[in-house]
Amino acid sequence: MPNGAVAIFGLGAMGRGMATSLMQAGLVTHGFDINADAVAKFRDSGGAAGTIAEVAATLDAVVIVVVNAAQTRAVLFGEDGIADKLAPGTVVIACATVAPDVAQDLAQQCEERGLHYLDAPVSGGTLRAGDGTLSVLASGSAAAFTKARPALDAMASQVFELGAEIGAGSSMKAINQMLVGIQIAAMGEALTFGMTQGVKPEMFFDVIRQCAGTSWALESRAPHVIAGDYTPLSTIDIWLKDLGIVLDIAKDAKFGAPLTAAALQQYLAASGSGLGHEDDAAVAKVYARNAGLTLPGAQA
Ligand SMILES: NC(=O)C1=CN([C@@H]2O[C@H](COP(=O)(O)OP(=O)(O)OC[C@H]3O[C@@H](n4cnc5c(N)ncnc54)[C@H](O)[C@@H]3O)[C@@H](O)[C@H]2O)C=CC1
Ligand SMILES: O=C(O)C(=O)[C@@H](O)CO
Repeated sequence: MPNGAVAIFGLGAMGRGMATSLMQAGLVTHGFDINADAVAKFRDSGGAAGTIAEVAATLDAVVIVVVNAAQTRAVLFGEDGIADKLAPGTVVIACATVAPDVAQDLAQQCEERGLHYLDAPVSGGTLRAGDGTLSVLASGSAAAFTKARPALDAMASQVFELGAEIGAGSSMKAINQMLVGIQIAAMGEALTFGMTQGVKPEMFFDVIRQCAGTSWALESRAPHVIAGDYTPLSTIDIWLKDLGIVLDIAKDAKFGAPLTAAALQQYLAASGSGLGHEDDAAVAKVYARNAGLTLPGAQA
């Protein structure tokens, strides 16, 4: 697909960067979002125009990076859904984090229409989305991988091929989310614990990032707390979804996951107190509130 056409659905925190990567690789990239501002920004940055009806039959690949299963279903099979408009043989690259059984159901419905389906959740955050260096945790048929390859190579520096079984990609993503979800909450817990010991957040970050206690989550999110800037790169509410998926499939496996359950409670408390649309670093606010601490940028 040297000059193949791709459509990306979802131009939010991840999708806008992924769209940029597709364009920078020279792929004709159409972008769609229910948020008109997001579409306008995409078009201003060089994204191709055209309605879904006009472009659908020209596409080699469709990348879907909306929030959840319901939104992915709406893009594919909802009113004005794209699945019935695509040419047979088009590949659907499904990147939203969903449960493995949801991926299997979506794949089956696509395959009934002659479409290829790649179960392809992503990892790496918004920065790596924007520079085309995501990790993609993918499973699907060889034909799906072949058709998706130009788009995958544009968006990712690592494409993990996890086999032909749909759901394997989503299972691996759930494992990653277990770790990242716990570690972001742990960052909030440790940073605020440090404050009770007289350690300012900046000092916490300078020291701990160079010690064994560091993590990608700490290095990515502690700066947001220090700056008092909770502009969402990934929201608190994403964790209600993702750790919910983890705990659902753990329950099916009769696997106890107490750390995941504890982390989810902290995100639930954050969301319940109105922070659901803030950056997930705002989980630190739950700890601060409970301990009577004032985080940077907050009113004492
Ligand atoms: N933000 C992050 O750092 C990461 C997010 N993810 C996953 O990627 C997915 C997307 O996450 P974000 O970009 O953070 O979410 P987001 O909420 O920033 O963006 C989602 C976009 O989808 C759009 N949308 C919803 N329904 C639509 C429809 N029917 N048609 C077209 N557009 C529609 C929304 O308007 C929004 O712009 C989620 O599944 C998330 O769990 C994965 C890795 C990292
Ligand atoms: O990139 C990932 O993987 C992540 O889980 C984070 O960016 C938070 O959503």
